Amino acid sequence: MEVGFLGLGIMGKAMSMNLLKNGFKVTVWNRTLSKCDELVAHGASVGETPAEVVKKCNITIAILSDPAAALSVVFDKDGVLDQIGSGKGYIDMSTVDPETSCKISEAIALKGGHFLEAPVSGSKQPAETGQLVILAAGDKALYEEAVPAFDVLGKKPFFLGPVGNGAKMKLVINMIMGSVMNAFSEGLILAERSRLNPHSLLEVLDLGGIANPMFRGKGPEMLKDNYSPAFPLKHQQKDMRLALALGDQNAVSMPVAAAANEAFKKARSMGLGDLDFSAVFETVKLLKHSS
Ligand SMILES: NC(=O)C1=CN([C@@H]2O[C@H](COP(=O)(O)OP(=O)(O)OC[C@H]3O[C@@H](n4cnc5c(N)ncnc54)[C@H](OP(=O)(O)O)[C@@H]3O)[C@@H](O)[C@H]2O)C=CC1
Ligand SMILES: O=CC(=O)O
Repeated sequence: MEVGFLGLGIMGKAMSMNLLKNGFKVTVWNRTLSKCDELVAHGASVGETPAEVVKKCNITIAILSDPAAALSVVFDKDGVLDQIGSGKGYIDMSTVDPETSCKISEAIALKGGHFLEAPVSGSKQPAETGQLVILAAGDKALYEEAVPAFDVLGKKPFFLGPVGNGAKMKLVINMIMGSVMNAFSEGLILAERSRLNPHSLLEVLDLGGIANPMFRGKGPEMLKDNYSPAFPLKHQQKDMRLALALGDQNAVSMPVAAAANEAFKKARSMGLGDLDFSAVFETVKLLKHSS
């Protein structure tokens, strides 16, 4: 199977590499073209523009930073819309809001093409090991066609119905994740200030009812001030912002998520946006020092 792949950031690089390793023919494009080199060394071809990739491949996948990037790659000159049409599918796996997804879907449908949104739950390591959870919605026939690729990229694909539902599901999940990360950070500081060993806290948490891979994986690194990015904080803050907008549209009060969003914004203002989202821990430490 031949696929196009747009966006070779943390996620796109790992995902396109996985497709190559599993026998797919892959044509890649990235805004910063030099990031294609490593994929080429593993057998990928390169398209000079998104349009060139779509022209070559019947299915093109994208995973880009945010709504502005997702829209730009589709609507700008030499973008996806230039070449999409009958018999061609476009799958956007970026985390965006439902409105962005619907805008892209409508434009592609007007050209006779097929669209699926398919944001993913899971971070750098699940992307590398093909263990993502895929939250697809939109064109069911394109979903069925893409299942062999989804089976390589993830541990379970979900088909959630009309376009927008994948984006909404992803935003709900990441709203919970961002809120939990803030509570976790406060817990680590509370343990420390109460003269408990935070490593003991991690051990106890891991044996109880709220044990989870995020505490297990990130906790020890946070205690070493290691925020090497798996999921960049700027993207987590974008997800909180988009989830709060979804809450706004549906009149859902989310004071916990709103407070978590403020902490991520604070972290961005401290220049931590490109670090892992666990670096929000630094904002909690700051409060500790100022008291
Ligand atoms: N990292 C993670 O753990 C997860 C991330 N996600 C989501 O996946 C998406 C990608 O995340 P991730 O790979 O971590 O992000 P990165 O920041 O590592 O990569 C972002 C990608 O988007 C491209 N890009 C940014 N702006 C534009 C633009 N205006 N036009 C064209 N391309 C652009 C970048 O190109 P360039 O190289 O030129 O900058 C790069 O390829 C995000 O929506 C994120 O929320 C979802 C699940 C997990
Ligand atoms: O969006 C991030 C993730 O870990 O999932």
